[in-house]
Amino acid sequence: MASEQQAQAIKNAKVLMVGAGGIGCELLKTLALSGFQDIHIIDMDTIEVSNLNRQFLFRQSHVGQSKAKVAREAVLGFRPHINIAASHANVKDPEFNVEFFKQFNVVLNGLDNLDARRYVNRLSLAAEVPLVESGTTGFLGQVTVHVKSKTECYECQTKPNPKTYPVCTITSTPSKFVHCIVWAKDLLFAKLFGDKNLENDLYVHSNDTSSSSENAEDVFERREGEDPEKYGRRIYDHVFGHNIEAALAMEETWKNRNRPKPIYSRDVLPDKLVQQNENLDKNFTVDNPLSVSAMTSLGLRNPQDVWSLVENTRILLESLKLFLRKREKEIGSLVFEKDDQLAVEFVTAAANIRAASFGISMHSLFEAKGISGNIVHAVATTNAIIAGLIVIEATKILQNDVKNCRVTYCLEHPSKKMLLMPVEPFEPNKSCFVCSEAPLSLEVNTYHTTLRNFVEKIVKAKLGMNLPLIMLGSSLLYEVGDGLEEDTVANYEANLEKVLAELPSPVVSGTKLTIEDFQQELSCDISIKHREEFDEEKEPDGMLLSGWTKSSTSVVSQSVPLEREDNEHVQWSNQ
Ligand SMILES: Nc1ncnc2c1ncn2[C@@H]1O[C@H](COP(=O)(O)OP(=O)(O)OP(=O)(O)O)[C@@H](O)[C@H]1O
Ligand SMILES: [Zn+2]
Repeated sequence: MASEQQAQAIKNAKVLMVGAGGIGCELLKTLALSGFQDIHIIDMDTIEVSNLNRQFLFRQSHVGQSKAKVAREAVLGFRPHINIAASHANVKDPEFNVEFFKQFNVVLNGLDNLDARRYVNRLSLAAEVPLVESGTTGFLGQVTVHVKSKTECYECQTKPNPKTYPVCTITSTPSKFVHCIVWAKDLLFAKLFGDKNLENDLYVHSNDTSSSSENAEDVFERREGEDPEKYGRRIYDHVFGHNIEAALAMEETWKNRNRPKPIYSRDVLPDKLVQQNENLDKNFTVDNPLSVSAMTSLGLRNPQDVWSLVENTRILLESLKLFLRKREKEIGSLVFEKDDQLAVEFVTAAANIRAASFGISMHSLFEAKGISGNIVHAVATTNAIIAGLIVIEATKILQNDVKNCRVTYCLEHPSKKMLLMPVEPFEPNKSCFVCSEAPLSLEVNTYHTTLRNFVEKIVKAKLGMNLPLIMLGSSLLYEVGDGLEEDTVANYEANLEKVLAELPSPVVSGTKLTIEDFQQELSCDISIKHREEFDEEKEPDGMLLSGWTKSSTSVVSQSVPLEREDNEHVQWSNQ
C-alpha cells in the first residue's frame, strides 16, 4: 500500500518510457495500475506476430500497427482517464532533444540495443533527469538506476562488444555450431541474396577452384536460363564439396584439427527424391512472400526436430528454389532477418550441412533461429518482474530517495537463497568520458589511418556520436549537420579521405582532438599517440582507444553471472 507521499509523487510525475516491447508492455500496464497519470511512450517499431506471445497488450489484429500507439490504446481501455502520449518514432530523432527530455521527472528504458540506450543515457544526463535502465535475457534480468553525479551513468562501465569471431574460424576452421551459423548467414546467404556491392569482409572463394582460367566466372552467379535445381546443386557442390577439398589440400591447417569431409549433393540426395520436391512445389501457392516456406513445401512440420543430412540438403535446395521463384525481386537486396522464415530455413540447412562436414553436431531450426538472430528466447515472467522493479525504483526517485535506490539483478539460480539480488548503485566512474568528461587516448598509425576510418570506427562506433564535430585547437577538421556551406562540405569530404598526419592541421603524436556532438550535448578530448603496428586479429580496427576503464566500484556487478557460458553468441539482449 502506497503512503500518501508516495501516491502524491506518483500522481504528479511525468514519465518518459522508451520502448514498448516485452518489458515496455509490462511496464506501461504496471505504471497505469500503480497510479501514474502522465506517460509518454516512444517506440519506433510495429507489432509482429512473434511479439504476441509475451507483449500482451497486442493482438493478432494489431500486427503491422505502431507498438506505442496500440499499447497506449490498450491501457486507456482499462485506465481511461490518465494521460498517455504515444510517439511512433526513433528516440534518436531530433525532436527528442534535451529540451524534450527536460519536461520529465524520470526516464524509464525498455530497449533492446546499446545504441539507443547510450543515446537515452546521454540525453538524460544532459537534461538532468534520472534514468531507470533495464534488460532481460531469458531468465536473467537487471534494473539499474542512474542519477547524474550521484550514481554511475549507463556508460560508466564499458559494455562487451557483440561477440565476433576471427575470420579464419568462420571461413576455414569452424569448431562450434555458431561458427557455421555465422558462415551461413553472413557469408553464404549474403553472397547469394544480398547486395553485391556491399563489401563482404569475409573472404569467399567465389572463383571455381577447379578452373584454371584467370577470369574464372563467379560461381555464385546464376547462369542464363540455368534451372534452379541445377544452380542449387552447383552452389552446394562448390561450397560443401570443392571448397572443402581445396581447404584439405592445406595440410598445415589440419595437423592439430579434425579434417572436414567434402559433401556433394548427388551423394546425399539422388535425383529421384528431387523430382518429388518439384511435385510438392507445384501444389503450393503464396500470398505473402514472408510466408513462403521450404518446410511447408517439403511437409516438415516440427521446428524443434533436428533434420538429417538428407533433409537439410532438401531444405537447402528447396529454399534456394523458392527464393528464385517466389521472391526473385528481393534478390540482391536481402538482409538476413530472424523473422524471415525462408531465410532461417536456408541458413539452418546450410549451417547444418557445414556442421556435418566439420563433425560438429547439427541443430534444429528453432535453435538455429535463436543463434542466428542472437536471441535467447524471452521469458514473459522475467519481463514482468523487471517491469515491477523499474516502477519500484522510479517511485523512490520521485520521492528524492536516491540513497535507497537499488540496482537489482534477477538471477536464473538462487544466490544466497535469493533470486533477486539488490545492490547499492555504484558511484560515477571518474574515467567515464560521458558523465565525468574524462579525456581518452587513442593509439593509431597516423600515417595509415584516414579521417574517415577514425570517424566511422572510433567516433561513431566506439563513442556513439551521431552528429560529430572534430576540432584541433580552433580549427575544424570535420562536422556534420544542416546548414553547412557547399564549400565547407566539400572540404570535409576531402579531409575524410586524408590520413590523419596529412590533414590541413596535422594529427600526429601528442595532438589533442576535441570531439563534440551537439544533439547529445556531449564533448570529449582524445590524445593521439602514433603507433606503427597493430595486431590484425586482436586490434582489427588498427586503433586502440583507452582511458575509459572499468570503475573500481563495480566489482559486484562483474561477479554477477549475467550470461550463461554456453551462450557466448548471445549479447545482453533485453527483450
Ligand atoms: N532507437 C529506438 N527508438 C525507439 N524505440 C526503440 C529504439 N530501439 C529499440 N526500440 C524499441 O524497443 C523495444 C524493445 O523491445 P523487445 O526487446 O521486446 O524487442 P522486440 O523487437 O519487440 O522483440 P524481439 O526482438 O524479441 O522480436 C522494441 O519495441 C523496439 O522497437
Ligand atoms: Zn558515466
